[in-house]
Amino acid sequence: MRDSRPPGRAAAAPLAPGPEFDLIRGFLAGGSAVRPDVRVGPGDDCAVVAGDGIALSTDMSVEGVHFRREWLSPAEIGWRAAAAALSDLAAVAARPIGILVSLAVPAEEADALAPALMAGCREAVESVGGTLLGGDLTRSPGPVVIDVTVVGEAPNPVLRSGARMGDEVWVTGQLGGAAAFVSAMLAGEEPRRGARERFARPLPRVREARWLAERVGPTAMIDLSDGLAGDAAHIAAASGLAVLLVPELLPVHPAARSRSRPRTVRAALTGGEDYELCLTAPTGAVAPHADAFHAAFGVALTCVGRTGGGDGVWWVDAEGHRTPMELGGWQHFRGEA
Ligand SMILES: Nc1ncnc2c1ncn2[C@@H]1O[C@H](COP(=O)(O)OP(=O)(O)OP(=O)(O)O)[C@@H](O)[C@H]1O
Ligand SMILES: Cc1ncc(C[n+]2csc(CCOP(=O)(O)O)c2C)c(N)n1
Ligand SMILES: [Mg+2]
Repeated sequence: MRDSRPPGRAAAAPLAPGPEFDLIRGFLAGGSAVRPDVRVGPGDDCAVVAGDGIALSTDMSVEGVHFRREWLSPAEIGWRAAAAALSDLAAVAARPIGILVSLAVPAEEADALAPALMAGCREAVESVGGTLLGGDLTRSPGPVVIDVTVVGEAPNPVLRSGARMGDEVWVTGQLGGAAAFVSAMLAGEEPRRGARERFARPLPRVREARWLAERVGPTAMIDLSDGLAGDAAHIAAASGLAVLLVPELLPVHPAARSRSRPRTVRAALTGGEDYELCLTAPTGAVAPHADAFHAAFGVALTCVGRTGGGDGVWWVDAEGHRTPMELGGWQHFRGEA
């Protein structure tokens, strides 16, 4: 939905099913009604508050959960944490204003580690036209933790809830590269070409999202942090429809390809952390812009399916027959997809 409705009670946050989202639904149940100038409350990629629309979101990166220090340099850890947070601004087509960064680092390493982590955060926010606005620094008894709050302008936020029946579903870029890096590292193997870059230096699609919002007018959008299987389910839940994906159409990153197509598709859909965009738009609205989009950003736009009646995410074949997808995205309290 391009213009936003009054958000109403947070308890209505229409997230997809799952234990992580059940917990979040619990946090949001029964609170006070939000102020009228809170245009979008919890439940979407960003909250949008005040005046012409200030978009806010926060995203935490925890050592051992989101990264291992032996996998990345401190500057890469900072970049990644900020890029993941900035990706939520992209998801609502906001223009970044800046970030606030809360850091927790072991005391004995603070002098070396904190500046390098912050240099990576700064580089990421400056790469999309924002600046560092502030933050917090504390000692950690163990893991490095980086919590990044993003602030942007979104006069016309594109929400998860605006998809309409019969819309096409499109994704930017290629899926599965970041997860291919994680799988290789966890298995003690050499990551395949390009996988490390996709994990260590994700590019938040901030400019791409605003370009799409201006030229194409997506009806709904989300960034792919948990994997398309899980994130498309949020569009389905928020928009009150089903997302129907065509497995042959999925743009899989070369590092995520294997001999078995079902395995390839599974890796690309459930691995997460690609920070690409998934958007819906009326039939025929995106295709005429795909070449110009590629010329502007060097990033593919691929139609991967459409919306239909019902709920959840399904596979669909050329005849329109549906099969339950039976794949989910990353969920913190289930271990993995
Ligand atoms: N502790 C919390 N208190 C209030 N709202 C929360 C809390 N945690 C999450 N939410 C809200 O729940 C929704 C879903 O959160 P989630 O962290 O899954 O966001 P996301 O953008 O989908 O994901 P990701 O963390 O994978 O980048 C968001 O609207 C978020 O603001
Ligand atoms: C060491 C290590 N093990 C596993 C993963 C995979 N992983 C962790 S969190 C997440 C989803 C996005 O997180 P969030 O929903 O918190 O934004 C994924 C796919 C990783 N990055 N590092
Ligand atoms: Mg998001």
